[in-house]
Amino acid sequence: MKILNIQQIREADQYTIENEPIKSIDLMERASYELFTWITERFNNDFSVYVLAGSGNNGGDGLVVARLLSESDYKVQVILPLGKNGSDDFEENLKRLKKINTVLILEELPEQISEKSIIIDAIFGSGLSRPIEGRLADLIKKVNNFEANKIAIDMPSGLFADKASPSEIIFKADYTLSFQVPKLAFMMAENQEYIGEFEILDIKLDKEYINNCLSDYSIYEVDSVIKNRLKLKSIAHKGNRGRATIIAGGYARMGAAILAARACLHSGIGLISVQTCPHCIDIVQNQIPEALILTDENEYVLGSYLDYSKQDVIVFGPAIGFAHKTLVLLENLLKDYQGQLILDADAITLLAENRELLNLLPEGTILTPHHGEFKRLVGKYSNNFEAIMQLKSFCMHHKVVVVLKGKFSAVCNADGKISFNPTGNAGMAKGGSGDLLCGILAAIYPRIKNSYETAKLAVYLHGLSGDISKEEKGENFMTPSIMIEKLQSAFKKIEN
Ligand SMILES: NC(=O)C1=CN([C@@H]2O[C@H](COP(=O)(O)OP(=O)(O)OC[C@H]3O[C@@H](n4cnc5c(N)ncnc54)[C@H](OP(=O)(O)O)[C@@H]3O)[C@@H](O)[C@H]2O)[C@@H](O)CC1
Ligand SMILES: [K+]
Repeated sequence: MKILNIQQIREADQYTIENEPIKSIDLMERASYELFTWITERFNNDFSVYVLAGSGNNGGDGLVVARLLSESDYKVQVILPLGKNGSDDFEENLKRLKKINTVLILEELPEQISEKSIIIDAIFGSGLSRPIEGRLADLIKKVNNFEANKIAIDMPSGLFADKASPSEIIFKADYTLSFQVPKLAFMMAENQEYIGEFEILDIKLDKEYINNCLSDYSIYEVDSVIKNRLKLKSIAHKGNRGRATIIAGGYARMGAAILAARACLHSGIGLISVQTCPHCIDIVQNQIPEALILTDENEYVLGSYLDYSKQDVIVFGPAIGFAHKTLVLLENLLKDYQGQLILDADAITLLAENRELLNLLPEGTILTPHHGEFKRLVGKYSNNFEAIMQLKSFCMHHKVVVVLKGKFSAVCNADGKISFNPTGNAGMAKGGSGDLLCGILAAIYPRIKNSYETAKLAVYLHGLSGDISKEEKGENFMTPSIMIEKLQSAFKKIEN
């Protein structure tokens, strides 16, 4: 699903008005009817409704919702903190609201409201142009302390759609009901406490116009082309399911390698190999009898460059450490290995500390840093909008694919396009979870054969296995090993 900026959304709005054609006030009615439907499907009319309406078109939406809810016998009260003069459609809807007589227009929000209330934030939407101050700021702070159900129309007031929000005076919504397309701000970790859950309501802006809008940002959806590439011909040979090697861990640190190898195996790889120091061979063989062992010459750390000529893909990095021999192995892989490389964890720190290696990165290499590791590569940033800019320039400069892990993990291609991942949950933030992602990436690359498409799909499946685990075990009790077991269901879910 495409993410558009405010300028583009306004243009799509205008295009629809002129070409459908539809009057802007009727488009506001249509948008608000979607809001009304969403609300009435979830909250019955035992709930009292408070609508905070600004004086622009976001306020206009709020007034329409107030009227529609009142006509469905909800007790509705409206507060107009910016007064009664505003945009044409706002003023027209205020007239319509006054005619129905059942909605109370209050001067102030009461000091106390029952928990069985809904507060609808229609103060500012996409027209916010500066931080909220003064009496309005006091109102937002007061509302944020109420224990009611809070719904923001289009955007939580105070939040900017396309850039970092400089102030913390922002409506804290439980639900944000946004129109037609998601906004970039919804993808940023620091904004989640204000957005709550977001839903995109189809208000029937011109589909073709939106399809033709150019955007570097989107939310991932699995398409039929990828589903087909994932399918294997029925007479599959283990070779055409792909060969992957895991180079991870070391003496007393083989857990990461085992988790990655298992995830790879459970994601359909044909042949999995694990590079191990001689002391660890038994552990790997006991834990994954399916794995071939590639024996490293070194006793405690990995460092031997072995014969990888038949390997389609190599994962390098989880818990591998920072020994000089390991660094040399990484350098040799960057120089000589001809297949697909996936670099994670310590590999990324090694790159950050030996920056000349960055110039050796083969085109299309997949890197999977979390924010701490990514900052080592690109320097500090203070919010996720800045992170996204750094991500784009890093990928474009080095011609690589980076998965920046977090809530809505961002997968960036070498051309600067960014796809945000919608699956996953906080229960996945546990040691070992990232190792699984490496394994899934390695398993599906031989079938997808494109770094960016592989990364998007693998991150999606990783999150999906997390969501299935959460559903069955709960956020606290799900583990990476449980997620591995659920990979099969995750694959099934996308195949259907
Ligand atoms: N696009 C679509 O498809 C559709 C859009 N629709 C709806 O329209 C909404 C956008 O409406 P909008 O453009 O009128 O802007 P909105 O957010 O109501 O407020 C603008 C007003 O606020 C003012 N203002 C700004 N910041 C301020 C501050 N800090 N403190 C004080 N004042 C401040 C600003 O003043 P100015 O910056 O001009 O000085 C201006 O007067 C959109 O979110 C959606 O809900 C739907 O109805 C149908 C389809
Ligand atoms: K709003």
